[in-house]
Amino acid sequence: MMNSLTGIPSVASIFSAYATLSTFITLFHQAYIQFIPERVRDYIAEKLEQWFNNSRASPSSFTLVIEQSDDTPYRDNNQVFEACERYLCNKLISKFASRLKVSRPNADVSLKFKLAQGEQFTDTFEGKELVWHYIISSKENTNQQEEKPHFELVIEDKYKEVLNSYLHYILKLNDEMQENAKELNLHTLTIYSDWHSVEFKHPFTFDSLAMDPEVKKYITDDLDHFVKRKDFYKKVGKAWKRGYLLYGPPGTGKSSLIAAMANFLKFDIYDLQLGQVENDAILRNLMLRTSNKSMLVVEDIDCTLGLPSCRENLDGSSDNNEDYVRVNEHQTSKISLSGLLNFVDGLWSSCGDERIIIFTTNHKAKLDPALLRPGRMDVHIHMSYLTMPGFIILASNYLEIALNDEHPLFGEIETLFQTVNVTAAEISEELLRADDAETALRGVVQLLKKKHFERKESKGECKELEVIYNLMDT
Ligand SMILES: Nc1ncnc2c1ncn2[C@@H]1O[C@H](COP(=O)(O)OP(=O)(O)OP(=O)(O)O)[C@@H](O)[C@H]1O
Repeated sequence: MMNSLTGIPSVASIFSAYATLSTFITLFHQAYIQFIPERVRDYIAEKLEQWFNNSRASPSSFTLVIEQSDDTPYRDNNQVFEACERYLCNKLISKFASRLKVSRPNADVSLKFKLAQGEQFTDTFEGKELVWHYIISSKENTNQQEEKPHFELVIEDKYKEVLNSYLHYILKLNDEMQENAKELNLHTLTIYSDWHSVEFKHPFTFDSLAMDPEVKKYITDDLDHFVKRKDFYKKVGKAWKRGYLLYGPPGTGKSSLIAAMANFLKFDIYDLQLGQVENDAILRNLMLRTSNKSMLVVEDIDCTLGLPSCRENLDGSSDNNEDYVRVNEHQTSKISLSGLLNFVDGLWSSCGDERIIIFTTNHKAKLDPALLRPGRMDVHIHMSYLTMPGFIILASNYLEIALNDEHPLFGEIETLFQTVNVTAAEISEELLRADDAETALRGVVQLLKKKHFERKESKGECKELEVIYNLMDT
């Protein structure tokens, strides 16, 4: 009813009109669902969506639709969509669009930025402008409302040939980002002869490794060369694998080098403790379940295959030192070295790609000649006692003495290095004892002097050790 004085409809008449309209809409919606077949409804929805989308793009533009999942019943994820999502997330942090969504999927991951629904972001590639839209359309699927997120990438029609290289550029960036973010795993054996994986977070890199810089460069170049030679290995008909033998006294950094190599290549490590493997059949099964881009490590190969060498010192004398006596009778493996090597060279390496196998030993001279045969272990690396260049790396890592700084005690330390054999492990332990560089370096001098006199005494050159120690302390 109209107010006769003002000509404005009364509140009651507005409510009545609203009630009539909503009843009509409800009836219309029910009739639409009941009488119009689902396929026809989908067609109408699609046409309407196209009409709205066209209003986003001008007549002279071209639109590429990138859906989150494909239309197969399995709804496989579209990798292009995922790559674009990651690409935009990185771009959006530095170049904000007008409205963004932010989330953090888990505690370790940094913030993840996304375009909010309906928002747009303009990017430039090869001088051409490309506009991204993030849209969530919904579709009724077996009585459930299903959301279909997708990107629409709009570019001027005359530049559309740039889209191919733009998408390839995004996919390549995405591969690199995923490679960098890859988590490494350390796989060890369970008592049931199965692999158990934990995240490998060893911080060791080639920078932390006290080693002759030339040898370090040789190793990193060799690894780089290896991973780039897929086609070469295919061409010459060889399995894409590389074997390293690391040998040297305990505490010289063999395990540390393995960690540095894994971090450098971003390869998982499989730590194969042969002493725990019952027989060849189990070994083969375990090896076949290692993944590509991985390193298979067999430490102390001489000991785990039951050779007597592990019970002896490098000079041949017997020793009860824990470092040297690695196995007891129960741990001696029932696996033969030839069985292991034949499998490594044969079936295992032809079943996967980019495999590195590393054997370590404290006694190279006592290894089975089969292991040292040419072509078996491609690279032999001698991990030796610490030298002055290696010590400078340790001093820089532990005491933050710059690599080109000369501490007054370095001269004395260098002279002592020429008279004694000391491992990086021994020096690292000493450097950890004090917080300040001066005290730590004095500790190193003491340690080296002590070793020096002990060596002299063992040769019968020095009888009065205790007196000398007392003199050293003053
Ligand atoms: N070359 C090195 N550079 C830096 N640190 C080292 C080096 N060698 C040993 N260390 C330190 O000593 C510790 C023990 O060394 P590591 O286990 O790598 O020696 P190893 O040669 O594998 O000994 P083993 O033969 O007993 O297994 C390491 O955790 C590291 O802190």
